[in-house]
Amino acid sequence: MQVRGASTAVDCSKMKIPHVLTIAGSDSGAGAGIQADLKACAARGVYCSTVITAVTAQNTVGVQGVNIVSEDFVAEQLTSVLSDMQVDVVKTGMLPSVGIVKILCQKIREFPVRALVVDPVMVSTSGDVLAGASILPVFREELLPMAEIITPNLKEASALLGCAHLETVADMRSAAKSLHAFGPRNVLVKGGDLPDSSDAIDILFDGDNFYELRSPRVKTHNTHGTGCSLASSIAAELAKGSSTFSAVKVAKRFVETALDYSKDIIIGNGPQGPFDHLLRLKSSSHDCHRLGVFNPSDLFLYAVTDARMNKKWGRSIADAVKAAIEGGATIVQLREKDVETRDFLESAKACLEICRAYGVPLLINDRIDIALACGADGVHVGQSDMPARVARTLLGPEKIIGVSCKTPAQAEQAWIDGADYIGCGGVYPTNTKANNLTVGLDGLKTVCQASKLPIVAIGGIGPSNARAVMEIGVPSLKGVAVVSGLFDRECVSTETRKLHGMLTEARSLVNEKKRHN
Ligand SMILES: Cc1ncc(COP(=O)(O)OP(=O)(O)O)c(N)n1
Ligand SMILES: Cc1nc(C(=O)O)sc1CCOP(=O)(O)O
Ligand SMILES: [Mg+2]
Repeated sequence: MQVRGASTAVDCSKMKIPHVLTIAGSDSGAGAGIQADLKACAARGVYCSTVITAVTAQNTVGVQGVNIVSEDFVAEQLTSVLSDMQVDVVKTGMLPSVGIVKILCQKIREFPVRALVVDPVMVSTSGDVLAGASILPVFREELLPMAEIITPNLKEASALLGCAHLETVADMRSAAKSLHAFGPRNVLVKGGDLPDSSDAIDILFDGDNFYELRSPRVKTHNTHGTGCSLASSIAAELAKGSSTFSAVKVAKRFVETALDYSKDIIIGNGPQGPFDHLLRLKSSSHDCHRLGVFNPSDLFLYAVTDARMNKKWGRSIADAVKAAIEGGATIVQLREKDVETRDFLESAKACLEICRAYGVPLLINDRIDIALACGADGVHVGQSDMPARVARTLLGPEKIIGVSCKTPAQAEQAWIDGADYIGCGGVYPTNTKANNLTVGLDGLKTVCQASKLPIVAIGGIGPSNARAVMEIGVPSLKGVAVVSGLFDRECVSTETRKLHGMLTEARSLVNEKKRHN
């Protein structure tokens, strides 16, 4: 990845907004190309500038004509934007000639950016050729080595490698590894066209690890422009500062959600319609108040409420939540098992206001409907609740989803299903949850070592044992979740403060140990 040098003419009191430059072809039907890139970037909240390489006459039936922009004029557009507009990430789409690819590489060397996302567009969804085989050598030799990530579909991957069709997940893995040898830091081989698969499976390879990203295939013809939109969304997340891995996860979720939202819309008479990127403008107005991307360090001191305990101590849920946050809780879950739906919704709204005021995320236990209705930041579900992948479809790409897991296999499934974190327990016996299986510190350690997701430990945890939990010292363990240790007490804020202090001490000790090892 190239790093831009210090900028001289920017006024620091003004706000810099993340900026993606897309260099691609125009699609008159606006389903793909420059138009898809603009809409995806708008939906993902970043600025998007455009360098047009070709103008296509195109609709949902196919591509009727292509007019390639001269190399000199592509160069002029690139200079105009790159020399002036603080571009963070460049994303490529249709690059129809060797000369245009060479000019792009030269301009990126002249005006370095933080990352280059290469979507090696060659054939449109309708089967029309957008860039011929003549560009393959310059792709391999010049463009790919500059890329932070490349996002070929199955056909593009086999064209770049000059190999036969890819037909299985094993083929995709091997293609990702071979493509990585051309020099990009990451390769995402998209398996949307994989035969006989009810899931959309993509393979991400970062040079060390393979990640199999799976999601249920959305049944729709409105898929024109999904590749452009995915690559632009990855570019947008990178521009906002995400790691490549989370950029890919968020972008994939975003496209799936938009596809699902648009599955029944009708635009055009052809076999492949466009989808609607700006679904969020039409969905819940609560979305505009959301806190932002999930931060695993929010799991540090996770307060989980309990209606019975609040009743016993004569507190409202909102009072309990406020006291926990004032004591240092870093995330709150409303686990209100015996409360009427209408009352639960009212309390959740009140708690959300408190959480927003303190910048603390609010999750709802089990009840996706309550989370949606009040605009909470996410949900926590267990193995017998709504499956996480269904919750993800209902809640969209940005809400936080936690899943209870007692085994590495469950943790793996949670990751595949698009969860953000895992609650692992019972670490110790508990009276709060009936018939709960205790996994102990060893069980917790086993899950933490296997998990690709951050973990919060739960079950019988309080001041007497929180340190022992944190001292298992596995990096995926981010904190502890506590019910009775905070809420079955006279003063919630005092108990929370005490536990926060102990956790902070334990974390320092673990970090100290790491520094010495
Ligand atoms: C952080 C956290 N971890 C685990 C659980 C337990 O969820 P679940 O297994 O669904 O059980 P219930 O809480 O619904 O009884 C949790 N709530 N929070
Ligand atoms: C809600 C819950 N889930 C658990 C699990 O093992 O998944 S243990 C648990 C109860 C935790 O309450 P306390 O902090 O009072 O022990
Ligand atoms: Mg549950």
